[in-house]
Amino acid sequence: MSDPQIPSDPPIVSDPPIFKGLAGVVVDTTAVSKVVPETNSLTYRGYDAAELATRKSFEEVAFLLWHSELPTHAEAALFSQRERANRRLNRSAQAVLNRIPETCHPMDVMRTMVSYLGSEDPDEDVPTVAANLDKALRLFAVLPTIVAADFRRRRGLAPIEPHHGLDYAENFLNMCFGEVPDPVIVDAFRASMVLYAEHSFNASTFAARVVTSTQSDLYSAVTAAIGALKGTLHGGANEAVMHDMIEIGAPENAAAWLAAKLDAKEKVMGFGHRVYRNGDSRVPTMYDSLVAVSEHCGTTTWLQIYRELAEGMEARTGIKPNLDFPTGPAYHLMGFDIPMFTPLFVMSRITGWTAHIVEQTRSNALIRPLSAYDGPIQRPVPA
Ligand SMILES: CC(=O)SCCNC(=O)CCNC(=O)[C@H](O)C(C)(C)COP(=O)(O)OP(=O)(O)OC[C@H]1O[C@@H](n2cnc3c(N)ncnc32)[C@H](O)[C@@H]1OP(=O)(O)O
Ligand SMILES: O=C([O-])CC(=O)C(=O)O
Repeated sequence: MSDPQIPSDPPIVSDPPIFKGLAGVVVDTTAVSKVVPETNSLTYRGYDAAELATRKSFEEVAFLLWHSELPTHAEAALFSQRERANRRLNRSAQAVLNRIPETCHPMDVMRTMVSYLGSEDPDEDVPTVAANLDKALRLFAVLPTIVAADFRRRRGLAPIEPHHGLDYAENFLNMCFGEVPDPVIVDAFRASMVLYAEHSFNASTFAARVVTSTQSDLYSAVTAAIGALKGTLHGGANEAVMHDMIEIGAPENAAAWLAAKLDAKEKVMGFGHRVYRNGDSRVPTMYDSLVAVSEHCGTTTWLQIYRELAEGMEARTGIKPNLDFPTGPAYHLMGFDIPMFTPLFVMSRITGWTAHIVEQTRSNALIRPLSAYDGPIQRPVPA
C-alpha cells in the first residue's frame, strides 16, 4: 500500500495485467492431481480421490502419490514395513520436542521439528529423486509420532511408543489415546487423511514448490509449507470451524450467529474455495464420515450446527463448505484437542507436498513472478 502523502507514479495500468493472489493463473503443469471445479471432481494420479478414501489405505495412497501407481501386494507390504521401521523419534529429536514451549501452537512444533530433522539428516542437501522419496517416507512415518507426543504432553501424559503391529491410522490413534478406537473412528480418520493428502497448487504446496525451485532442500520446502498451511485461510480453518461451533453451542443459535457474522462482513470459516465455486469435491465423503462418527458417539449437536450453517450460508451467499468444515467437528468427536487439527492436516499433506517437491525438482524453473511498482516516484536522497 503506498503512502498517500508521498507523490507516486500515475495509477498502474499493468500490461500484462495483474492477477492478485495469482487467481486464475496457470503457472506450471502437474501430474500429481487434477481438480475440476466444473464437475466437482478431484483425482490423484488419475484415480477418484473420494473412491480412494473409502477403498484404499492411506499408505497405499501415499505410495500412489509418490510413485504414480497404486502398489502391488508385494510393494504395499514392503512400503508398510519401511513406514513401520521409521516411526520412532530418536532421543535427540525427543529432547528438542520437549524443549519447545507447550504454550506455542502445535503447528510451531511441526515447523520446528521438521526443520530440526533436516539438520540431523546427513543427506539433507541431496536433491535426487531417490533421496527425496526416502526423506518423504521418513517424514511420513515419524510425523504421527511427533503429533501424538505433543498432543499427550499438553495433557500432561507420557508419550506412547509406536506399535509395529498396527497400520498407520491405528498406530497413530493408539499413540494418542492409548487404545485403537472403534473401526468407525479409524475409518473416518483414515478417510480424512486420504482426502487431505493432495490438492494441486494450493498455497502450502506452492510455497513448497517455490522453495524447491531455488534448489533448496526438501526439509526447507516442507517447513515453508507448514508455515503456509497454518493460516486460517488455508489449513488453520479446520480449527477455526470448531471454535465457531463451540461458540454457537446449540443448533438453535446458529442462524443468529451466522446473520451477525455476515452482517459484520466477516468470513465464515470452512466455507468458500479459490478453485471450487460450486462445492468442494471432498466434502460429501467427509460429511458421511462425520455422520458415522456422530452416530457412533451418540451426539448430533455438531452435525445439526453443521446443517444449519451450511443451509444458511447457501441461502444467503450461495457459498458452500470446504473440506475443513466437516473435518473440524469430526476431529473434535474423535477426541482431538482443537489446536491439534491442523497438525493432522500436516500428517496427511506431507504426501502431496513431497510429491510436488519431487515433480518440481525433476522439471525445475526458478519461480519468480513480476510485480507492478506503485510506490513513490524516484526522488533525490536527502543530504
Ligand atoms: C483446505 C483449505 O485450505 S480450504 C480453504 C479453507 N479456508 C477457509 O475456510 C477460510 C474461509 N474462506 C475464505 O476466506 C475464502 O473462501 C478463501 C480464502 C478460501 C478463497 O477465497 P478467494 O478465492 O480468495 O475469494 P475471496 O476471499 O476474494 O471471496 C470472494 C467473495 O466471496 C466472499 N467469501 C468467500 N469466502 C467466504 C466465507 N467463507 N465467508 C463469507 N464470505 C466469503 C468474500 O467475502 C468475497 O465477497 P465480495 O466479493 O463481496 O468481497
Ligand atoms: O486448494 C486449495 O486452495 C486449498 C485446499 O482445498 C487444499 O489445499 O486442500
